[in-house]
Amino acid sequence: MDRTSTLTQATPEAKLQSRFLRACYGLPVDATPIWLMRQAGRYMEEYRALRAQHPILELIKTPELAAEVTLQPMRAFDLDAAIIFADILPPLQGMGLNLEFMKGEGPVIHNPLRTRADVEALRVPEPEESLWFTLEAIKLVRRELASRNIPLIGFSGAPFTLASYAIEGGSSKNYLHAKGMMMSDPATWHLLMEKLSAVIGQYLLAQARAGAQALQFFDSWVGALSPADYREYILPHSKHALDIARQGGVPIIHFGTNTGGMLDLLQEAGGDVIGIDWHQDLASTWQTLKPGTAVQGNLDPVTLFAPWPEIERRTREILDSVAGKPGHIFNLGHGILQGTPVDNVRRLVDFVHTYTSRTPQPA
Ligand SMILES: Cc1c2[nH]c(c1CCC(=O)O)Cc1[nH]c(c(CCC(=O)O)c1C)Cc1[nH]c(c(CCC(=O)O)c1C)Cc1[nH]c(c(C)c1CCC(=O)O)C2
Repeated sequence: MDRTSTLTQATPEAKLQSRFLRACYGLPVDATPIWLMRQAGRYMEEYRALRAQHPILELIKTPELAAEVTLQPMRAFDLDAAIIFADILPPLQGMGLNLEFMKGEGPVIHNPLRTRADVEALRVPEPEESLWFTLEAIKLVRRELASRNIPLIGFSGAPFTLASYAIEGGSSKNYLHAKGMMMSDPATWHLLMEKLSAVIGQYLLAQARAGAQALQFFDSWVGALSPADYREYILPHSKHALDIARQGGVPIIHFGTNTGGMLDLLQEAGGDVIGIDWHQDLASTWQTLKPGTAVQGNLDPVTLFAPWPEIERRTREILDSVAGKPGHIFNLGHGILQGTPVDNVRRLVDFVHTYTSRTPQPA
């Protein structure tokens, strides 16, 4: 039996009415679904207005505010999925790291992990204790979206991407400290990855249990590694987290950037949908994936700053390249950028729907 039919049988038909969930399972759709990574954020005036009153961690940790921010892009655009407003870094706080979002600098961790003792001291708390606010926000958003039949995506950072922040203490170009620990003290590295994968797996599972209808696993920076290093130092841990998350019974999107040389390994770790960035051609990359895998992507986010005819041309090129093949979720290749013209976002969302509903689907 092929994988799609197994999933279809395991999932009550009622849950599969939305375009987005149908596409996750590789089922035919009436039009290509679209959502945008970081669709709630500073490019929206509504978001900036709330952010002017609350620091980002306060928005994330107040369920009513997180729910409100999640819904802002859903009111403004005809998107096919919502993603819960949170960040990948709060799970590190519960483990004992001191996280702050600094103006102009991005995230900073004031006590980065550098030694075996640092890693040993990390806690592995239950998500209900350390991340209760996001689980509550998921319940609130589900209530709001129920009547519109729009699914809600939960998410987590993946072990490598979270380890990179925890060890570097913030964003990084070359990951000298993170790769340094991996190469020079593999036992400590693996201990850290075991703790992270347990926290991440339980968090994803808790989000599904709270009502998230799909989960995205953000391994944003894992493309910094060689395939051999991915296999040895990352794959077992990402797989462990995803195996726990899978018990939630919802589709999982596995996303990374610059992962063209190791998508087979990301797939081995897990995921029903593979996120593809713009460094690769979507259609030919899709052909290299296991049969039955859905794909998400892959417009370069900078495209949205171009004049509309150019946005349309590039969007059409992606859609034409995979036209008629069930299992494509349109998205950007990475998060939407600050300063993106809102009107272009609206036109993009509407164009993907109208253009693909005109494209004849094979029977
Ligand atoms: C690496 C990463 C982070 N966070 C995230 C990632 C992985 C995704 C990716 O690869 O883009 C994921 C994330 N962060 C945020 C979401 C919300 C949900 C959504 O709408 O997609 C999601 C899915 C909110 C946010 N998280 C952050 C913002 C902007 C901060 C603000 O409002 O001041 C938002 C809307 C802050 C953040 N959070 C992070 C950084 C590096 C920064 C600072 C950079 C910046 O300032 O743009 C870490």
